[in-house]
Amino acid sequence: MTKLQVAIDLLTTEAALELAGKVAPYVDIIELGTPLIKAEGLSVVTAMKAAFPDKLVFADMKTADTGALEAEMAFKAGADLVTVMGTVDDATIKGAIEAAKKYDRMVVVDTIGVKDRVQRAKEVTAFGVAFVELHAGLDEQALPGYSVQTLIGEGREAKVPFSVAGGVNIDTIKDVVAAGATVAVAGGAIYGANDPAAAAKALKDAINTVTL
Ligand SMILES: O=C([C@H](O)CO)[C@H](O)[C@H](O)COP(=O)(O)O
Repeated sequence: MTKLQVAIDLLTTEAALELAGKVAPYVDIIELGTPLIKAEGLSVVTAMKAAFPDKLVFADMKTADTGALEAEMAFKAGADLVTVMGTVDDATIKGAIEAAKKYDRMVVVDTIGVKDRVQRAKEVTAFGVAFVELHAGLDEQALPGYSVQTLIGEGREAKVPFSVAGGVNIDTIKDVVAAGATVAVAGGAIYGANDPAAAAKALKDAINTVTL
């Protein structure tokens, strides 16, 4: 069953905890977005794990260097999963994976900026990442002609465990699930909704209706 991950791109711990409180019954993974971690530091990870110990907490570190060090910092703070950029040297990704083994946690590779996402997804999966995030960031989503369907098609092609992030919403989440995604990520579709709990529930219900 595809997991639902809420990406919290808010800027304070207080707002993040409040949103998580509303949507936790419907999500499997709570992601602390990169801007949130930069604004609040890793204390937001600790606060979220303390408040929701039964949820997987995803620290979107977007690490580009010192993979082992940054992953260890996030794991010590309480993260279950951390991200490392797919564009960086293999040694950075492998360093984060070594830290994950030490703490019995997981590494996700983020493919923002990767030219050939399918090829890179296969390469990093062989290193031992939990899954590959096929991701168009908020800036790429704003470009004319952007479609999340490109990422969904790449997931089908890559045949490795993957998530899709990049404007997933109620109109597209079933396609993400049907493609075989391990995780569907939804940020704006949840935190930008008038009723985030209802939006998260609708996304979870949509996941549950897809029969593979
Ligand atoms: O990771 C993200 C982005 O780089 C800013 O941190 C988003 O959380 C990710 O794109 C998912 O959010 P939506 O695209 O709003 O669903």
